[in-house]
Amino acid sequence: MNKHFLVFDMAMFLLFAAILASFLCSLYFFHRRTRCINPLLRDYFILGMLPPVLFNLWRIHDFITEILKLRGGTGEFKGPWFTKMNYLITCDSLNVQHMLCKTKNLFGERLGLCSNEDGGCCYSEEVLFQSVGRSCSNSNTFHCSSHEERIAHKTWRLWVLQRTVVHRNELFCHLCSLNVQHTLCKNFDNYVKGHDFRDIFEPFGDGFVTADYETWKYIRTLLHSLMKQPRLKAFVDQTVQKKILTSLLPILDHAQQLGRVVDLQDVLLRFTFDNIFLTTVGHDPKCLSIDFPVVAVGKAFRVSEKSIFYRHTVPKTVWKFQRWLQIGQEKKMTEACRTIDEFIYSFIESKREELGKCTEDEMNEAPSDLLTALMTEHGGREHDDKFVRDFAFNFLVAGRGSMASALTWFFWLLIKHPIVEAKILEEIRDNFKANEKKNDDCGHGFDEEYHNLHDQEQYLKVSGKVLGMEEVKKLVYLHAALCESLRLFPPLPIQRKQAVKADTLPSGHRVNANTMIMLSFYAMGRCEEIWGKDCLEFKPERWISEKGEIVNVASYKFIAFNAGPRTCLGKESSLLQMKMLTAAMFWKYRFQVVEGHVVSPSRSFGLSMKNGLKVRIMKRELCQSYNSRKSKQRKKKGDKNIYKVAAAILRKYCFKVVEGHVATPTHSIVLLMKNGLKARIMKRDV
Ligand code: HEM
Repeated sequence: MNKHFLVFDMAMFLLFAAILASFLCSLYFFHRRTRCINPLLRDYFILGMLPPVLFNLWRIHDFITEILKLRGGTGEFKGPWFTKMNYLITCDSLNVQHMLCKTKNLFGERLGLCSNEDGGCCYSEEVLFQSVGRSCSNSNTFHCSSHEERIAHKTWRLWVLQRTVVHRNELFCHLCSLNVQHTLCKNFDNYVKGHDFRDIFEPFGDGFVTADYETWKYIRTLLHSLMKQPRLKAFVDQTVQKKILTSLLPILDHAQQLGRVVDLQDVLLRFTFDNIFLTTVGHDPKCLSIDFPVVAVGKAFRVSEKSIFYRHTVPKTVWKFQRWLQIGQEKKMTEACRTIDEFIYSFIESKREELGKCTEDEMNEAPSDLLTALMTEHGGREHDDKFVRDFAFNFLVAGRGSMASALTWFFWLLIKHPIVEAKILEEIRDNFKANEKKNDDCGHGFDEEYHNLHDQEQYLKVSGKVLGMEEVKKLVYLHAALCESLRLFPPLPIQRKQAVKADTLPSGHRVNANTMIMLSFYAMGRCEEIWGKDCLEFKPERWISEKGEIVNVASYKFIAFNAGPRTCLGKESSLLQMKMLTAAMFWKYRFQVVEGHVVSPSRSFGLSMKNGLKVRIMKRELCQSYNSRKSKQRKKKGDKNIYKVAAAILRKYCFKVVEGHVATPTHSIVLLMKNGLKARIMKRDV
């Protein structure tokens, strides 16, 4: 009898516990749902919004772009329960400007009152006041005293009501009090990398990637002064030219002669790796060699990047526990960091030794890599080894993957768009013509020299090795094509920020202190509001003004290099380097993606290609006819004749292109039609 009672009691207790647990779960579920005002996805029981993300992980950036478009550019993601994997995700350019820049023009621009400038400081109360018919003599505050101002207020209010999803009143109150300066400025300081970011990006130490506040300001100022040194710029220019000529072109030549399939992404990664190492520590790890060696430190960098991505996909407690036990990806991370540290510290030691023996004058003439420049600053005594290690590590990562990734996507787009490729070649050729003219003027007879060589590589060598940084500055169309590629495929597709204090974004979304925010740079590059209806098309022309100059797009819209005070410091240099590389490679070779090769983004923090970019390499046919002075003269005479002949033919005949005939351009320097132009000829009646 007692036993029966015990079983009954147990059953009742379990039933009660189950009811209580399900009640608490429902309560929590309900609470989560009510707190999530702008969900991006359906919030599942316990799993949160994770299931659809896992389902679409293979196309995660496109998936985020699609859902952000559906939700008006901003929304909340809630991870599984109690994992703290909650984010506000946005691709709204005004939100991005609000967070990244010391911005002032948030509202004015939407009202069409401000011009579209970069990085803050273009909001002008003056413009606002003038637009309502009163010129502004002072002031940051805005009182509703006159009729015109009340009209302006009304416009603001209308816009705010249209735009704001939540907290309308609060935002409107901000505007009503209109202490504009206070509300809209200095947001940059409110959105930091934060301690969670530093935890995940632990191998970066206290470098510029993870630093905030004063530490970041100090490193940024230091980096800025080092990177703008003419010595370093000249060193980078020479290093890239030499590396292209002595490693890259011979390796491509070798692969072309053997008819080998080459993974262009791998080649570019190796190139940028050697290049950034040379720039940073003055040593060439020779990753880009004919036998494609496995270089331990290169592998270690790849592993550490993979591990950082892994830390983004699991709750903090899980990877921390794994790290404590030293198992799985965390074990690999520890080993990789050890390899990298040994490598960097050995350089620091040998550099300190070398520099210790140098006199002041010799120090000034020492090779101009970044580490030497840093260590010779104030006699090099200011920074300890840990500081130099973090500095070097951050710089190596910042300059390595991003350029290789940008170039891989760019080359793939060029292969897919032969007309753009042909235009780039045409521009390079025109640039050579400019060289030719310059040489003619000096009386060097360079033109003749070229025609004796009959070989492009020789031509490149004679005309100043490969094109240098100064020369590629002239290539406007190539610049436009690169920007267009970076818009569609930003090497860093996501940026992470953490709010320090509560705030309201221009989109009206409320941000609490410590809210994690993801800025989707990838989605921003494909945003119709910024780029128009044809935002998914690869159109370099959108970057070129009627005057033939590059259109200046605000960096909080063209976001690949980040915006505001944390804008990429390597932007200008990396664009020039990429132009040098593209000019050298595409001038000499054409590339064909291997049949059946699938191009898709990898699951990593940077936007690389999952399967690489497998191509066959072919030598480009040389077209000389344009370059000779004689042919130029012939061409001038010919031009007049051509019009006469064309007019005579068209007067007599009309032409109809054969049905199904495909008109595609050739892969040669001159834009011809690959399949010719097949047409039926009819006599004109008149
Ligand atoms: C296509 C090439 C590149 C792209 C798309 C790119 C993009 C970016 C982005 C998005 C950031 C912001 C990162 C963050 O705050 O989390 C950044 C920062 C930075 N980049 Fe680049 N980068 C490129 C190449 C380079 C190169 C070659 C160098 C150096 C030689 C470089 C040096 C830096 C530095 C020093 C920062 C830190 C700025 C700061 O936090 O104050 N970048 N870059």
